[in-house]
Amino acid sequence: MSRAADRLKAVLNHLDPSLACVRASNTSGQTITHTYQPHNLRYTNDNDLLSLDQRLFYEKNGFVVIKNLVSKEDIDRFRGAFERICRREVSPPGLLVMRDVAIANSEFVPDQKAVTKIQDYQEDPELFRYCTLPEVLQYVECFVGEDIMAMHTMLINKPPDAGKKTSRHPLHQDLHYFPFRPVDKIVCAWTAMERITRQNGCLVVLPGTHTGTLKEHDYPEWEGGVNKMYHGVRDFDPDLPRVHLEMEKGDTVFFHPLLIHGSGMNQTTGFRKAISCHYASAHCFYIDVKDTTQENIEEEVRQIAERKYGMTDAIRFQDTWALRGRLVKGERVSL
Ligand SMILES: CC(C)CC(=O)SCCNC(=O)CCNC(=O)[C@H](O)C(C)(C)COP(=O)(O)OP(=O)(O)OC[C@H]1O[C@@H](n2cnc3c(N)ncnc32)[C@H](O)[C@@H]1OP(=O)(O)O
Ligand SMILES: Nc1ncnc2c1ncn2[C@@H]1O[C@H](COP(=O)(O)OP(=O)(O)OP(=O)(O)O)[C@@H](O)[C@H]1O
Ligand SMILES: O=C(O)CCC(=O)C(=O)O
Ligand SMILES: [Fe+2]
Ligand SMILES: [Mg+2]
Repeated sequence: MSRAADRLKAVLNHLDPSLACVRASNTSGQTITHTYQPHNLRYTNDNDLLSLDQRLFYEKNGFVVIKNLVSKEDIDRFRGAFERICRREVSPPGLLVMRDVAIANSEFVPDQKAVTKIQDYQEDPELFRYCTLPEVLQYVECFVGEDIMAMHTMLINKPPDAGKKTSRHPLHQDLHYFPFRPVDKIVCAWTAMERITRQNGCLVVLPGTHTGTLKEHDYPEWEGGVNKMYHGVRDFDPDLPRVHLEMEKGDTVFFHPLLIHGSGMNQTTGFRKAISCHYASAHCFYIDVKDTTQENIEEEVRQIAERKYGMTDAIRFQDTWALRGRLVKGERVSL
């Protein structure tokens, strides 16, 4: 048994003797170890990396920030790869480029800087290196286990707000977008590519909301406009405590797909950059979202796929995920 598990056992023994690990010798002297499954640690696995405090923090809050996890050199390489995409020197298959709605709908001819977000960079080897970094994957394993799929990839380049607050990202749960389960075997890694503060629109989280259920999402009623597919939780409790996650270049937050989060307006003149990947256990399975609150996002994805790729009804919501998902560790099972 690992050191972290021993400490954990000690703590839990103290709290509740019924949760003790059973490790004993039988009459022939063989050691019998019963799998240790503390009932009140639901969201994290023990792999000797997260400290007990970090595990308990994630269990309670639904996120954990690891300082200085990704090197400055790697981040500079991701920045270079992003700039090459913006300059159209490379065009990875499947990549989706989104411009801010305030710019897309104006007469202004957008230059490369108008890119708000790129999604699905799995075919760009340089950017996809992010999803395979061992320092990131070892943490991912603490949440989803050994067989790991990179399911959704993004680089977010939050622009200076054009004056209509369209650079905001409404409060939402990422699970709204995902037709796979179980929910606890999905985690997002989000790395700051520079210093990110309240001023340039850091992540805002509602701690503990990961213990709730998936809520209904829709476009918020914002006067200045809302970016395509930026759905927000329809009724969230405005009195719930909010935590602003200010982060340094290379700091990485891991968070649960039910955690309610968003990001504020970028009030600076610079583009605020972060790179992220949603990972899931390769043992997850697809679900049919028909007759669930996720039907509205499924329909939007269908319309975009139809317009962009001429896709028909033959291609299901879950197929769009199976095509983009990439194995990054272990064995590809059911996703
Ligand atoms: C967990 C994770 C998934 C959470 C999230 O990331 S939530 C946000 C996800 N957002 C998305 O996936 C949006 C993906 N973006 C896209 O598919 C594209 O960028 C589009 C919005 C369809 C625009 O495609 P594009 O090829 O640039 O097409 P066009 O420039 O010809 O514009 C076509 C029509 O779309 C409009 N448009 C462009 N950008 C945006 C925008 N940011 N927000 C809202 N509407 C927009 C544009 O005005 C045009 O409208 P019409 O002239 O057809 O009425
Ligand atoms: N009506 C709303 N519906 C959904 N999300 C919202 C709504 N209003 C604000 N948000 C989101 O809530 C989050 C927190 O907003 P809040 O105003 O607390 O902080 P901020 O704007 O990020 O920072 P600051 O208050 O320092 O300007 C942001 O992600 C914002 O996009
Ligand atoms: O980087 C951000 O502003 C947050 C983006 C986000 O939460 C998302 O795209 O799901
Ligand atoms: Fe999100
Ligand atoms: Mg605000």
